[in-house]
Amino acid sequence: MAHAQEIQLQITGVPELESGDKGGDSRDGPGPEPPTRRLARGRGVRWWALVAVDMLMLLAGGTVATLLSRLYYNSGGNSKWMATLTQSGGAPLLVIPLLLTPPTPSEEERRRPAPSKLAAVYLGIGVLIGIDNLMYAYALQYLPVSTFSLVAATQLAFNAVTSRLINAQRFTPLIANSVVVLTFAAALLGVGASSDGTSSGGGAPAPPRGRYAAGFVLTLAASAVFALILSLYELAFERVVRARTPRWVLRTQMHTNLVASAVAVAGLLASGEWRTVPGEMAAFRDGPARYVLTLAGAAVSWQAALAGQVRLVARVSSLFANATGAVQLPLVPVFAVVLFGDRMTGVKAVAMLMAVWGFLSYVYQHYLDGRRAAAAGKDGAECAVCAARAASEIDILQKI
Ligand SMILES: Nc1nc2[nH]cnc2c(=O)[nH]1
Repeated sequence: MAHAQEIQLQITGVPELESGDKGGDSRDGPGPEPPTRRLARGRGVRWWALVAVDMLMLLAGGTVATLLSRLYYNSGGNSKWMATLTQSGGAPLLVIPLLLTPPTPSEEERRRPAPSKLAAVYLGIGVLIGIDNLMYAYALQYLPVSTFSLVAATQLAFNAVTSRLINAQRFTPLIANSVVVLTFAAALLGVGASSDGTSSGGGAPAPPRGRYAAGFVLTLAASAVFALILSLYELAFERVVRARTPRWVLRTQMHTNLVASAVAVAGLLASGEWRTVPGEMAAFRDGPARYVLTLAGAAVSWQAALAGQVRLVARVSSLFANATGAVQLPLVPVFAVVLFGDRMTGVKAVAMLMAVWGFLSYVYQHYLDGRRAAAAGKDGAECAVCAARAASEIDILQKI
């Protein structure tokens, strides 16, 4: 019984999680909503539709951003710090959706996180994003598309570790299957590419051998750091921000990316690369206007992708957000077939099918979690992981 009381305390102690899409649930009352009522709120068709929109943003935005970043290099761009800045530089644009998203009075006014804690979160995650973006910028230039996908797929395995350690992610056979199949899908793509011979994209010169090793190590490091970033976002929503409303998610994304942009601007100035920008622009393959459009398009796409991904972290989990991102890895080479003239191979098609299968395995787990919660009359909270966690804790309580 002591054990039951301990679990009860844990359930009550789950921080309040809100989505802003309340489906008519009034939250204007004074105190925090009891966990049981929170669990009773719907996670139905609307929830899945919102998740689908976030996934689409991540997949479309991420694919376009990666291809535009590669186009930048293929068309004569060479500044790593400029490519780094592009990944976070669209952050000020987030002011627009932030202004267009109405605040939900109860959550906005009641529980503002301590400014010092928020600043620490923004600074810490922002600097990590800046470092990750620099490594990603090198990796995108130094490795062919397919090899890049192969190494970047380790991100999911790294995230499996960080989400277990930092976010207490529950592992089920379906989730483990998803992580393994998605990793294999991207790995297959990378291995298959060695016999493909068309993996650099756009007829760009193959990277020198020394750069290959550097690209490999940097992609691996970036994958580990990005996995950590996603887990830290999830931790921040749960422990510091203590809200998952659209406005708080946008704010967190914007501030962390502004910090990352400051890191990139500092790097651009300190390295002296800023002096090469005018020459690079003038010599760009299709002229200065294309240079600006390529980088601006990449900046917007990176933020659109990140918006989808951070919302998925808030709505579902960091591992789910990462699994969705992994689906993009086999997508990029397929688009490279169309845009850069890479060859379409059977291996690429199989890798894509495996990626879709692995991802569906993950989605199915969430579907089962939802059904389990609904069957118990406790259809989940907006944070699916919290709902599943709380539902299983309630299961345990009922058994005791
Ligand atoms: N390492 C890494 N950096 C990113 N920046 C934006 N997306 C990603 C990603 O998937 N991995």
